[in-house]
Amino acid sequence: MSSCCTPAESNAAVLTAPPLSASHKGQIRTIALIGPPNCGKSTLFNRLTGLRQKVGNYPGVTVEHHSGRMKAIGRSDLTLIDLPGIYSLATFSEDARVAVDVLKGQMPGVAAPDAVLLVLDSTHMNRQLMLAAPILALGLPTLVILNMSDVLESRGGKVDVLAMARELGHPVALISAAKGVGLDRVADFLSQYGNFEVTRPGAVKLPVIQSADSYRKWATQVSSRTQYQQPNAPKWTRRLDHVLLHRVWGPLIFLAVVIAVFQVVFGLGQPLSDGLGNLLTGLGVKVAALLPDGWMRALLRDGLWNGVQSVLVFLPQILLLFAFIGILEDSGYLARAALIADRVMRSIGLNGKAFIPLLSAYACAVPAIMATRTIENKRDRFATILVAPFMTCSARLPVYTLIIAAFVPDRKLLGSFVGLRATVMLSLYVLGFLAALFTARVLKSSLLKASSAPFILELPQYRWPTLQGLGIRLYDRAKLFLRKAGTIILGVTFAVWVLSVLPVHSGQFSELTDSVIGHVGHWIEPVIRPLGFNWKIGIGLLSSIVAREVIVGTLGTLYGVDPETHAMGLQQALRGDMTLGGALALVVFFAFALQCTSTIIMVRRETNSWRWPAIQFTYMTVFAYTAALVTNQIVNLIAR
Ligand SMILES: Nc1nc2c(ncn2[C@@H]2O[C@H](COP(=O)(O)OP(=O)(O)OP(=O)(O)O)[C@@H](O)[C@H]2O)c(=O)[nH]1
Ligand SMILES: [Mg+2]
Repeated sequence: MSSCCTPAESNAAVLTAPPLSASHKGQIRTIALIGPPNCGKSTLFNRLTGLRQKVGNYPGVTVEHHSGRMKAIGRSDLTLIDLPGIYSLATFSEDARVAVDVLKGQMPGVAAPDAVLLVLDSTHMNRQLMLAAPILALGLPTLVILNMSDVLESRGGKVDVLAMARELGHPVALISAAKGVGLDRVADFLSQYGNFEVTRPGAVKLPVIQSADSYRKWATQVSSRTQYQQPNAPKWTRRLDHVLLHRVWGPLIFLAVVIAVFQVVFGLGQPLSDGLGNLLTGLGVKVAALLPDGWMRALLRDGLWNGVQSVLVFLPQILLLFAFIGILEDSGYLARAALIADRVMRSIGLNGKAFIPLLSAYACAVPAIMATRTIENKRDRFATILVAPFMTCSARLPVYTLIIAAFVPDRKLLGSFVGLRATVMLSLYVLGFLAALFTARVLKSSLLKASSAPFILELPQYRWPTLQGLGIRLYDRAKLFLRKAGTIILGVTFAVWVLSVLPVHSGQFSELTDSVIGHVGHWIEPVIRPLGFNWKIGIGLLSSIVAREVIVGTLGTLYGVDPETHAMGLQQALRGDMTLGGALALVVFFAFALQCTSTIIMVRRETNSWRWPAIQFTYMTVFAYTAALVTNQIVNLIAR
């Protein structure tokens, strides 16, 4: 190793790297996976542990620490911790703070790591190496992993791994986490340091001045001394960005993508959902015929099956929506969408970074609220947390679909390209988004006033989403949905059925209107009558505070128990029991109300106080009530 110093190396000094000696053998129990955002840490974590942490092609996918045993490589004795990406140890965002705290052993409840797997994207070594200096200076046994070897090689890039190991004084492995190439090097590192190219402790030049500038110079020197050749920039990433980020075409294409998603989710999803509904109803009838007539049959068919099945039929639409979100996230388009949205976000006092959690809130507000950890400014972060539940999450989909299919005619608009139903659905999504923008604007000019931060986001390269990756996402999502149907929805449905037949008078169940639930429903009816809701909808609203889609299960049970609507499908029963004004008011209510216990708990956790969730719940409920009231009155006036 050459000694210091040429003028260009003036801010580098000779430090002694931690000895890669046998003294570390047998001591390693906990290993931290650290690296810049989007370099493939979670992909590698999944490979080594056999678990399925979320992976996506944009910076900031992982915002929390996750541990797993390295079972997949036969090392169940070792714990691997996947961490959020960081650019340096000087952190400003909440997710980066988690990574640095775990790394330094300062995270309560997490063992301090004994070793580090430092993952760097080998296609951008100059920039990525800047993180190596502060990490290696920590003095922990470290394996430097140059990931994405498949891309490096296919695009004509190269790096001298041996020279890199000598330069860094630590073992280096060139791997492809996605393809599973080179993982044996990781296993070797864990079993024996001595197997690597660097077998003796060396004097390693690391910058002593801890500044971005000195790290940049150092990284450039290391790159050039290791004959690093940057791979050719992917031509089609540039060409695509030329169009997709165009000032005029960019937003128009984004809009077209969104409309196409709705058309497919509704146009293709509805027949699939109807088919599944017929199948489930048929199954219910067959099973019920096998049961003796009596309370057991009433409970299973009218109560549980009607309730759970009403929710289950929406599985196809939810999976289609998640397939689109998956393509958006895996292709790299999500980060572009954030850039396109930056102008709009700026006008409300936030920036494009807040758009990423807001987009992910289309799936579910809970992970979206966690994803706000990437926003450095605390006031911007809180504003984003408070408006995220306005974005239309997938739990609203069953409610919207049910009401739209029951009340909106299946007509074509704009030739045969867009349907009226898909347009109504899209309008509801837009309504939620506008409410989020409006509320953020109010918050940012009052309670959470702060000067706007600059928007910096590394644009990832475009990648083809893989079928396997999408398949895993959909499988996990379907499992979650079915589990929810089998637990929360089944539980609430059961409670609703029991309360709808009690009390028992001389061995006979009560009529629905005389039951406990009937009494509660009639008691709350005056409050919701102006919105066009009857007492059954009122009970649905109460039960859906647990989770939004529960209302569909509750209504399935209530209309199933009622002898008058017992034989009808839920859509038909609702058509006979609500006006158009009431139906539209119901979807508008759901667009704005915070009907989700998990979200409330998550807001409490992320803001560390009950004050914010209390303000949020009250504000959203009042907003929803007023908007539903206005909708019902206006539609009734027009329809008169
Ligand atoms: N071609 C290729 N793609 C990879 C490789 N490893 C990861 N990727 C892709 O890179 C993207 C980012 O992967 P993640 O594992 O989510 O990256 P991360 O470092 O955990 O990202 P953050 O959690 O956001 O910091 C995903 O689209 C992966 O499929 C690889 O070896 N080759
Ligand atoms: Mg990750």
